[in-house]
Amino acid sequence: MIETIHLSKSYGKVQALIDLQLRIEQGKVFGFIGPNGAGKSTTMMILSTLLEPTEGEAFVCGYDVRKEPAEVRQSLGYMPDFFGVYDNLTAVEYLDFYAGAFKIAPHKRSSLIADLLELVNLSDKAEAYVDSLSRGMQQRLSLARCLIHDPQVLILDEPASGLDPRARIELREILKQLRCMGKTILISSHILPELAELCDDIGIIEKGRLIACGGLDEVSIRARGVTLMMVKTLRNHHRAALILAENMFVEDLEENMDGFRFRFIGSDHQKAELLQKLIEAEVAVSYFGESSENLEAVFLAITEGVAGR
Ligand SMILES: Nc1ncnc2c1ncn2[C@@H]1O[C@H](COP(=O)(O)OP(=O)(O)OP(=O)(O)O)[C@@H](O)[C@H]1O
Repeated sequence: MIETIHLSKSYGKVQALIDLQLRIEQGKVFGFIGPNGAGKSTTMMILSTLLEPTEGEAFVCGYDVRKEPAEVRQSLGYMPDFFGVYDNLTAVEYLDFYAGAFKIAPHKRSSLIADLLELVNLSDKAEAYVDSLSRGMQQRLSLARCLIHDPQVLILDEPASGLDPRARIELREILKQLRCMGKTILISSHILPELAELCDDIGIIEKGRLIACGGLDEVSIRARGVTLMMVKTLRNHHRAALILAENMFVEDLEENMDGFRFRFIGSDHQKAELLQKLIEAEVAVSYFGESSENLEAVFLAITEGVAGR
């Protein structure tokens, strides 16, 4: 669905993207993670036909971004990391403008726009002026705009940046719905944990190079020893502390009020055995799983490696 082959981009002497090989299958959500200036926006703009690559090829839905830009644009919705302000348009007028740009017949537009506003939870803001909307609402409107021509692929450049936690959760719920609708989604973020539950695969990019790519588990294994775990206990906390301290796969054990945080270096099988031991010792385990900081830890472990090279 999305493929790049030896894709590179230089801005003068700055090599923004170096030999990027990426393949995202239909219906997958791919998280593109990297610090500022890593090359995420450059990749997304090339895929959206807004920027010419210096070398290499890129395809969206089988269409070549260089040779078939019109087909590529028809196949994808691109959400940039900024929202252009339109002072004098209401949400409906804004979407109608883009519907016109995609040559959607006027008689089909009002029901389409109503459906899209419902999808992004903005039905009650249909007649509100775009510049009066909060940032979270503008982001959701921008997402509706991307969907106006019902593209198969969505390219979302840091859609959650600048959003408060509630707005982020709302956005994530909408993205989950889009995933259920079978859209292929490339989404970038530097707010790392937020991508964990949403993505099938992640790619970590730094200084223009893709330095790790695959399922979250696979990438975690590559960054060995960085599975951060959390265990919460309601009863027999002290017994749990002893079992964890004795386990050879537990490292950097930290204890807090209601539980523990540690690095686990064993396999899933060994993880299951640890849980079993806790339960057999009658520890009341209320949570046993990866810490939400896990993706962050993976990212740091991998990028540290690159910085050291
Ligand atoms: N128009 C431009 N002219 C010159 N250099 C540029 C231009 N656009 C981007 N760059 C440089 O290319 C590199 C990659 O930038 P890019 O915007 O793709 O990164 P990014 O991962 O999207 O970063 P951010 O998270 O800050 O948006 C950076 O070094 C950046 O300074």
